[in-house]
Amino acid sequence: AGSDEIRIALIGCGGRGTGAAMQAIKNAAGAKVKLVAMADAFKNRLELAHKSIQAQCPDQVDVPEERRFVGLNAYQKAIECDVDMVLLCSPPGFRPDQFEAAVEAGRHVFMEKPVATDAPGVRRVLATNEKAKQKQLLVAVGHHLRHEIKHRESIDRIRSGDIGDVMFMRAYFNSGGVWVMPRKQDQTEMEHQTRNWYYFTWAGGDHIVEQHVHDLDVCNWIMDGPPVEARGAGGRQFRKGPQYGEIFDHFSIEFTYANGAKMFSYCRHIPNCWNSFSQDAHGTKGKIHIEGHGTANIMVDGAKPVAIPRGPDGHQLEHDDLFAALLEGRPYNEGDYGASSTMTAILGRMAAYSGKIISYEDGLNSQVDLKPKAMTWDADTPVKPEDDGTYACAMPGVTNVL
Ligand SMILES: NC(=O)C1=CN([C@@H]2O[C@H](COP(=O)(O)OP(=O)(O)OC[C@H]3O[C@@H](n4cnc5c(N)ncnc54)[C@H](OP(=O)(O)O)[C@@H]3O)[C@@H](O)[C@H]2O)C=CC1
Ligand SMILES: O=C1CO[C@H](CO)[C@@H](O)[C@@H]1O
Repeated sequence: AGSDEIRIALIGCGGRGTGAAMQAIKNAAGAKVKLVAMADAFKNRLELAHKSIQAQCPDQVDVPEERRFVGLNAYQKAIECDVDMVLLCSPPGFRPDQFEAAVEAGRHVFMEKPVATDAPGVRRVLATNEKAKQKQLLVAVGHHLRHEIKHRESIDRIRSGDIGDVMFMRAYFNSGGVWVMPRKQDQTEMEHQTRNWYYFTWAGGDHIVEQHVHDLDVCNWIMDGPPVEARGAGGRQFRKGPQYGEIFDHFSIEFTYANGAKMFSYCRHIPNCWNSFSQDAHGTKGKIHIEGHGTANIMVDGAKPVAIPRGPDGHQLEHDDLFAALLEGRPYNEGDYGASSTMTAILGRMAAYSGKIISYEDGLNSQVDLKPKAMTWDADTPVKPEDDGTYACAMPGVTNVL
């Protein structure tokens, strides 16, 4: 390989992994990126991703059979290849193991959000992130909104005092829901839960963690850190049947920050309802409304409203920024805020599942470890189906989250 070539491995070859590999290859920083290794739990997912990336960028893909790894522990083999950087795009429950292995091996990391699904996982990510800093490894986390122009300008204006002191924020991720992978015959329980990962808390975190974390991260960015406490409610009204695993379909959480400011968070996965992916900040002198993937509107009291268009997609910008730092030899670490925003989402889930008021500190110190005891296809799973194939969900007032 030429000395200026950056060799990457893709771990987790689903929809997001395929996109992330393309965005890394097409980075605008001018880094010459080559995809040289791939790993996925399932061969069909890996082959599909390989075909798609190869078709779009044939000269920047060199993944022969011997560097295509399949299985739950395939990630280790991809990390061991001669690569500079790994893209960790598997379901979030696998992230702490994969991040630890990547940093141990001295690889730069791009990892998707959320970075874990439980508090022990967040603590492992925080500890590993410290090691990454000591080793001068770059760590990027897929909070693409942090890289979008309208978000950066909005937060700059809030910091400059344009809307005064922030009193409260509103965060929404309400949609009709996402894909489902109903059970197929001959699957072990572990294979089913890994394929249908969105619906199992150990694997996906529940939708407040997997999806709404984007909005919670923006509010933490505005407040320059995570909240100190959460209380709220949630449940499953629409999700009935074995294919929906154990997760909720709606959450409504009130977060409190150290200065007393509030964040009112709502996320829902129910079709035919009012939908929104947006964040709002209300200050003593005005307010800002940011459409997740649209325009930001700044309304300062007594002044003409200002609209800031979205600009380029943050999924590309986050790779442009990462590779620019790598080429310039600059430190680059998004791991701490990535971990605290994941923990914020887990805290909201804890408050709804338990029905209790939970402090950030207690949540972060929770000993409830959701991870399966072994990563094999015949492993015992953390949750098991009832006789009719459905899964029990959390029960406020009963479920222990600490
Ligand atoms: N920043 C953003 O905007 C977005 C972020 N994401 C994040 O990206 C991640 C992946 O989501 P998405 O691509 O949509 O999901 P997909 O299900 O499409 O892909 C996940 C991939 O990881 C594979 N996988 C499962 N277990 C392992 C393992 N142990 N080792 C290696 N691979 C494994 C999955 O296999 P299989 O599916 O066959 O089980 C699948 O190929 C999630 O964390 C999600 O939150 C996703 C979309 C957008
Ligand atoms: O923003 C997003 C859109 O929904 C996806 C779920 O399928 C999320 O993974 C993603 O982060």
